[in-house]
Amino acid sequence: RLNTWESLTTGIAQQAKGVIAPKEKTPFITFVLGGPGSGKGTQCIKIVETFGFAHLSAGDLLRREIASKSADGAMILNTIKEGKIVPSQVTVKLIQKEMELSDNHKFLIDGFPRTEENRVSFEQIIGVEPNVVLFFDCPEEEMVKRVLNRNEGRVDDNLETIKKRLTVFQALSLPVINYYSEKGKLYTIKAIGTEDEIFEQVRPIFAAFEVCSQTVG
Ligand SMILES: Nc1ncnc2c1ncn2[C@@H]1O[C@H](COP(=O)(O)OP(=O)(O)O)[C@@H](O)[C@H]1O
Ligand SMILES: Nc1ccn([C@@H]2O[C@H](COP(=O)(O)OP(=O)(O)O)[C@@H](O)[C@H]2O)c(=O)n1
Ligand SMILES: [Mg+2]
Repeated sequence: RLNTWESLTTGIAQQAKGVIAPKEKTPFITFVLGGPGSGKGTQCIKIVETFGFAHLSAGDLLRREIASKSADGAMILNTIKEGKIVPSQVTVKLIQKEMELSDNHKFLIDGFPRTEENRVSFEQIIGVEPNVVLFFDCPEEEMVKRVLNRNEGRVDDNLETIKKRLTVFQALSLPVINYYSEKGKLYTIKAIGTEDEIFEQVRPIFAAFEVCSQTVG
């Protein structure tokens, strides 16, 4: 009888462990950086399809906060209209919640970190560093053209806000990109050409990591 009970409770414990288990796997984190309209979101969709990542877009999470009429919604809307950067703790909390809810361990964090403050805040709150940092390097005139044609009804897709976002990108985001370049984690993609041509630069980066994880087991 005791044995039966023991095996039963062990079974339950193992089942419970199975539910929690995905979180025990070390997360594999990719930051996806690049100016407005450089094609981050578009390429993330392809990476998800091919390599099975969870896609967390910082901009989408912030827009969802606005839509949900949360306490921070009005502040976030004003910040986005101005092309400025939302305080890091707000954005990191939203990313953290999504990571905890996900049963995936491979994350594409799109449009983050956009400032040194964003970067340090993630390190402090989440306590992990990215494995890979992708930089979609695109000429400004191409980015402006794409954003003005985006047609998603975004409040920041107008010439006035785009100019501000490009200034913020140069002043605040490029230092983050340089930081990861010095750390040897940066993969720069030439973000002109067709979506498929650009993905052919992205694919080998993740394919190499897939081979690595198979070797390690
Ligand atoms: N390689 C490409 N060539 C032309 N247009 C593109 C390309 N990749 C994306 N786009 C378009 O440009 C716009 C911006 O792309 P998006 O993926 O939203 O960029 P980001 O997330 O970096 O702002 C979208 O309308 C998208 O369909
Ligand atoms: N880490 C982030 C990401 C976005 N944002 C805000 O959200 C806006 C839109 O970000 P996004 O990533 O959706 O924009 P795209 O680069 O995709 O065009 C930014 O211009 C910022 O105002 C932010 O404050 N902090
Ligand atoms: Mg985007």
